[in-house]
Amino acid sequence: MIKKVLVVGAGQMGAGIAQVCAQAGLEVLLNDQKEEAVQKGLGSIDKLLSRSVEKGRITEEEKKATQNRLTTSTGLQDAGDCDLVIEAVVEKMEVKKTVFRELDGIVPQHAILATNTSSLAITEIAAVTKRPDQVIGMHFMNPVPVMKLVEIIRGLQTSDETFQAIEDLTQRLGKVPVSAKDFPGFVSNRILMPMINEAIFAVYEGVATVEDIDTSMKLGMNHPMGPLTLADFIGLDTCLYIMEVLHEGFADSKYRPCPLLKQYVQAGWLGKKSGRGFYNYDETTG
Ligand SMILES: CC(=O)CC(=O)SCCNC(=O)CCNC(=O)[C@H](O)C(C)(C)COP(=O)(O)OP(=O)(O)OC[C@H]1O[C@@H](n2cnc3c(N)ncnc32)[C@H](O)[C@@H]1OP(=O)(O)O
Ligand SMILES: NC(=O)C1=CN([C@@H]2O[C@H](COP(=O)(O)OP(=O)(O)OC[C@H]3O[C@@H](n4cnc5c(N)ncnc54)[C@H](OP(=O)(O)O)[C@@H]3O)[C@@H](O)[C@H]2O)C=CC1
Repeated sequence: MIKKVLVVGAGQMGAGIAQVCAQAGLEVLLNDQKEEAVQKGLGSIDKLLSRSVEKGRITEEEKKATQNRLTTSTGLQDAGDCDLVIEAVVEKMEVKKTVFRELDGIVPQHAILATNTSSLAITEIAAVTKRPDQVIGMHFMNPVPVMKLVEIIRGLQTSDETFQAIEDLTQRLGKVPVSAKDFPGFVSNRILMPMINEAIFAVYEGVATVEDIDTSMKLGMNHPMGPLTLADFIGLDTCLYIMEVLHEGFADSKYRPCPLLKQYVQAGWLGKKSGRGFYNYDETTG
């Protein structure tokens, strides 16, 4: 039974994952390299829990109890007594490999190492550890507290026990698991990201304005957010890295990232998290 979890990376996904785990009664360590990043993550959790109190979904006591189950960490050695680690750092293979290699030498023998990667090969990440059977993809959707889906991805060597433990945990978190094979982008991003990339091509080619492209998909297809708003929300860096994984992984030009997406990332326009993407965000609207 998984009781204690360390979440690596206190960005938008890591903070959300830490929140839902703590709300489900798990003891949680939220880890990032800098204390500042962890505090930012805790701040966003506090805001969302307060909103849930205001809305009457939880009581003030439940909020406090959740926060009491959350501790901060800035060193991976804190994973020494954890049953599970969920990694949510940047979508770069080399960074994830470094984190997994280090964690493998720290966590107890029984511990599972899960990655929230959006697109990268679980088998390749698992191969840097001495426990590839206990490595798995546990892909949450953004915003984590709201979205019901968790895509579970087995690497080539993932054991049935590991899969079962993660499927059980997903249900304990109140989420719905689906299973996907270890192909680039799995299911969700293989379908979603080419649509977002195509919307960016439509901007690049001047087919319509950013607003009109979003309105087309919102009102024409009943999507809750237009693709460009969604890209800003996900993070344009993450969108680009996923397209690169699809492009390289399938060696098919239909997945080529739009040059405009590359340029925005080069400019540091990463979407909502950096204050500018296809739209502008300031303190009041952000
Ligand atoms: C890239 C990957 O690897 C995979 C991915 O995650 S791809 C991204 C998947 N996510 C999506 O596609 C999200 C699409 N958008 C939506 O579903 C909706 O726009 C949304 C749920 C984000 C917001 O819903 P909305 O109806 O437009 O706005 P709003 O009424 O303000 O919010 C609905 C609820 O969500 C909550 N919410 C909105 N944004 C939130 C956030 N960033 N974090 C936490 N909660 C949030 C709100 O607090 C609100 O809850 P209550 O009012 O009940 O308290
Ligand atoms: N955004 C989304 O909609 C979704 C993203 N994902 C996946 O989740 C992961 C994280 O994405 P997201 O939360 O959006 O990204 P963010 O950029 O919001 O957060 C990433 C966090 O990880 C930190 N970090 C980077 N390297 C390390 C490290 N070696 N050790 C500890 N922390 C580190 C970063 O710190 P610093 O800023 O200092 O580098 C940052 O705080 C990615 O793999 C992404 O593909 C999955 C589903 C949805």
